[in-house]
Amino acid sequence: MHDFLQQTLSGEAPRQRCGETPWLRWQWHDHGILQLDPLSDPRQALVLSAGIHGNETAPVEIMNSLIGALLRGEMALRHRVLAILGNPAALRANKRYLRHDVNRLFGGRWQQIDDCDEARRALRLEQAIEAFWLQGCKEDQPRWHLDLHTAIRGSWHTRFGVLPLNPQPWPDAFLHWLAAAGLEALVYHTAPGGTFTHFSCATFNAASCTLELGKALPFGANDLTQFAAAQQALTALLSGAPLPAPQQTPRRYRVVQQITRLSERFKLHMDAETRNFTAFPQGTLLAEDGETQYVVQQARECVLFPNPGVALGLRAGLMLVEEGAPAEALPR
Ligand SMILES: O=C(O)CCC(=O)N[C@@H](CCC(=O)O)C(=O)O
Ligand SMILES: [Zn+2]
Repeated sequence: MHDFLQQTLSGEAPRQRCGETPWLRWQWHDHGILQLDPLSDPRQALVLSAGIHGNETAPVEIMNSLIGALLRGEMALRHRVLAILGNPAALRANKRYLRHDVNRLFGGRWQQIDDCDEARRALRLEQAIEAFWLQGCKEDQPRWHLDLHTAIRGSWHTRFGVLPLNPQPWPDAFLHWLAAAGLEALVYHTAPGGTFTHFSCATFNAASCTLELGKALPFGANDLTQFAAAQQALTALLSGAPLPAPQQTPRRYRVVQQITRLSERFKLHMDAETRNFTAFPQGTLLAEDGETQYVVQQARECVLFPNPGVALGLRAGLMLVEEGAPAEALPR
């Protein structure tokens, strides 16, 4: 296995489906699904995914660079790793998805749509992480899932994490790593969802986070120096090298309402340039969908992922409240 990304984009199975280097064993399970096991005793089991959305290429390039360094023996490996390129067909097309957003299909939601490649892919990824964690892990081994994304719009926080609803406290080591990866904010979901990280957290009690590392750009257009902090923290996590000290404590937001596009009448009252984390004062009319109106309820709510173009029934935006923010703070 020389180039995990090119192998995945080729759509061909590798001639050699498993192998060993002086440092690790690798096994190709399926297109975009590669397992690495250190020859020494692993300390934890990490699912590292990217390319769940095919137009979010910088995290894919970062992951491929790390996997290549591990396979060439340029970097030590101290954990079991399941590396996933989520939607190969969408990556080939440089599209977020082809027919259905894979990141809304997990937790069995793929059964609610027509049989299609993306429904089958969501099931295959569910099976892959189940096998990885249930068939190869000791019970006490920490399970982490880092799902690497980039965002469609600009953000007042360039790098941030989105944490799924989790009834358990987040491990301190996990939150510390997220801060060391340069995340400026953490967004806490308050309801279940069909995302990959919600599935891994709810089903396998993994410490899971969707990392939004910058802006979504095509292959070749990314300035990977913008992702240095995350790449350095991933290198430290994978190899055991010292983790850089966090430069800041991420600000914390929780989701207080979801804006859903219910019909063709949907209208989002924000322009195309509205950035993630833009704040709106109480009473602002955010969106309408026929008789349904979405209005700011709290003193100040910030928008995340505003997108009037989503398919019917899907999330057209999230509204957040910052924890511990001065209520009288003026909207940005
Ligand atoms: O920029 C956007 O509109 C979406 C960026 C993106 O793909 N974000 C993830 C977040 C998943 C989560 O809520 O944890 C997504 O929308 O799937
Ligand atoms: Zn994404």
